[in-house]
Amino acid sequence: MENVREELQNQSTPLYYYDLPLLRETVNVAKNAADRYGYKIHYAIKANNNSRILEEISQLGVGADCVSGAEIALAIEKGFQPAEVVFAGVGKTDKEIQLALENDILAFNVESVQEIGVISEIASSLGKVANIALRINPNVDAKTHHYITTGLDENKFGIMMHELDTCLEIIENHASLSLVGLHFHVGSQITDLNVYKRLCVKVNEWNAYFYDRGYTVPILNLGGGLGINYMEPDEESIVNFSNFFYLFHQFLELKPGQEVHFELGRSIVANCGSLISRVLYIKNGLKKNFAILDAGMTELLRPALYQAYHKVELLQEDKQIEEEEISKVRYDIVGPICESSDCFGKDVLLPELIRGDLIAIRSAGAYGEVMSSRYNLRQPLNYFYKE
Ligand SMILES: Cc1ncc(COP(=O)(O)O)c(C=O)c1O
Ligand SMILES: N[C@@H](CCCC[NH3+])C(=O)O
Repeated sequence: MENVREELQNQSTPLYYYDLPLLRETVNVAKNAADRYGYKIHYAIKANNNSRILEEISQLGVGADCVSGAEIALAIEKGFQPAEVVFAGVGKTDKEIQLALENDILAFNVESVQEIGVISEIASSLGKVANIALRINPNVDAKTHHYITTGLDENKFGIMMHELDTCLEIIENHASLSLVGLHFHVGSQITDLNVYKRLCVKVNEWNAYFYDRGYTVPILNLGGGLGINYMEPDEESIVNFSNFFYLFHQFLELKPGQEVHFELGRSIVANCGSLISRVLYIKNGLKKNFAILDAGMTELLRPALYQAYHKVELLQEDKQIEEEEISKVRYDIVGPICESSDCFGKDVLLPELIRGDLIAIRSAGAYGEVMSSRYNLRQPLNYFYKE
């Protein structure tokens, strides 16, 4: 966030700031690391569907992972190739399935036995063959926040193991279905790579299960979930994609001709975005000092919803001021929304703030803008793109 204070000074806040050079660099680093092993990345659009972001990413040689018909339509409009689009989600509607088939997407990541039947019916009515990947729930603990864990038996996602034989039976009996992949995703903001090691063990077992039954499934999709360093976004602005992909290279046992796909969201877009806000008021309470911002949980929901940490920084006027010369104060950083959970951080140590100061809430590029709302009839967001 160096040198941006000047540029942001006259902008209306709250605004989403996107560093497009950092985004491009992140995608290129990720893609080069994946290319080393011939792996393919699909960007998980749910993390950020801002048009500028999609236009940039779609030009850099990655596909798109979508979870709604609207995401599929937007991905294609913004330059992703339909043949590089995958479609996941436990509640795909008939209309969405039809749209996906009409666009000849790469694969449906199917999440229930019933869904397979519906896709088959719609595909045959359109005279199409639907490519499907079975999303298997591997029962691997992602060791992340329980709201963003997806791969446990108690989660709604994926097909349960005891239903796999039924799935295979349906696929064999329907010419409108083609089994192209196995899909796994265990959760998000995963920082312990051992979780992925355990996932590989399960994937190898399932891959062997299908192989032994005569199915050479061309695609293994390992999902996404790679976590970022929210504590120090400048020290690690791009996550270590090399280590991530190397782990799969070490532990995945591929069958001949199999491709490996990933669906990365957060690790691609989180650090290129910051929510920029102004201090409206400083309120010195009996026990607390409050810095009241013009941004709230309506612009960035993660702290209120998951107690998520985002680094809060003052965009300072004079970078030259020696650290020790600045008097620091602890503030609860809160927004204007009528909810007590509307808080970005408690007891955050910052240089003494005054009305009008610009604050950056960092690493807000993933699951920030997309989860914003109009609660309290908030006004549309503002944007600033570093080109
Ligand atoms: C099926 C699926 N794929 C990919 C992702 C992207 O995850 P992340 O943004 O953590 O990389 C998610 C979100 O958790 C998901 O549910
Ligand atoms: N929205 C979550 C991540 C969910 C990932 C999608 N399954 C977050 O902000 O961390």
